[in-house]
Amino acid sequence: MMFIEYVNLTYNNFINQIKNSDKVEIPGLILIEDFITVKQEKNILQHVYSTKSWIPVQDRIVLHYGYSFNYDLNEVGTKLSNLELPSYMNPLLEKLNKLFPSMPKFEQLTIQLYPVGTGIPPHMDHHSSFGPNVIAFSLENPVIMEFKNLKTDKVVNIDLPRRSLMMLKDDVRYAWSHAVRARKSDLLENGQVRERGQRISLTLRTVNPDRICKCSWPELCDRNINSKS
Ligand SMILES: O=C(O)CCC(=O)C(=O)O
Ligand SMILES: [Fe+2]
Repeated sequence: MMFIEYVNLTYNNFINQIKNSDKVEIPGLILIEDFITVKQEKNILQHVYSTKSWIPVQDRIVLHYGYSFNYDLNEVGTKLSNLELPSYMNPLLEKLNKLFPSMPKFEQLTIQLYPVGTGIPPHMDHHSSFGPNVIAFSLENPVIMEFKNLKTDKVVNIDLPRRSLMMLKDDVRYAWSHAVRARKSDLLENGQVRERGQRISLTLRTVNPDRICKCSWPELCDRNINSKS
């Protein structure tokens, strides 16, 4: 495995199964396969697909809960009147709380629907707006995410399986960009070409109350530079 912490989650024994790989390539990246059960995925997708309030962003469509998102500035937007995250998220939030009990409550959920052939340009999630842990779940179809170390320009592709959790913290949160390239297929590590399918992602973030980032990468941080992508 290419990433620092690879977690294979089973229901009986979550925490003990966290393994540290020797091949440290993307510090701070955690991937947990099968975090979401088949049944939970089905329920979430049913709710997501019955929602009518989608907003178009580039070639994808998005939904926001808790806070809106300012795509012009790449920052957190305004507090939404209903601050509660949708109740279909509860099983995932409860599981997260068991695995990472000291992690603060997530306040913002972005749901994105990526039609085949679409993606998201390289970016870092805004340092000053959002907290140190960003989580993204992949539903319906897998995708290759491209990570780039902004100091060395090293690029690493990671396959995000369907029903997995990805967490970005530390280096990968603050000093690497991530992107989903807009294309119709992905080249896998084993040389196989995998056709893309429509993908739903659920991104969870905390919001920095004072909108101030105190990360250890001042030269890459939007507190010093404009991060608009
Ligand atoms: O689609 C994803 O999994 C990630 C989306 C993302 O990077 C973002 O919303 O900032
Ligand atoms: Fe992101």
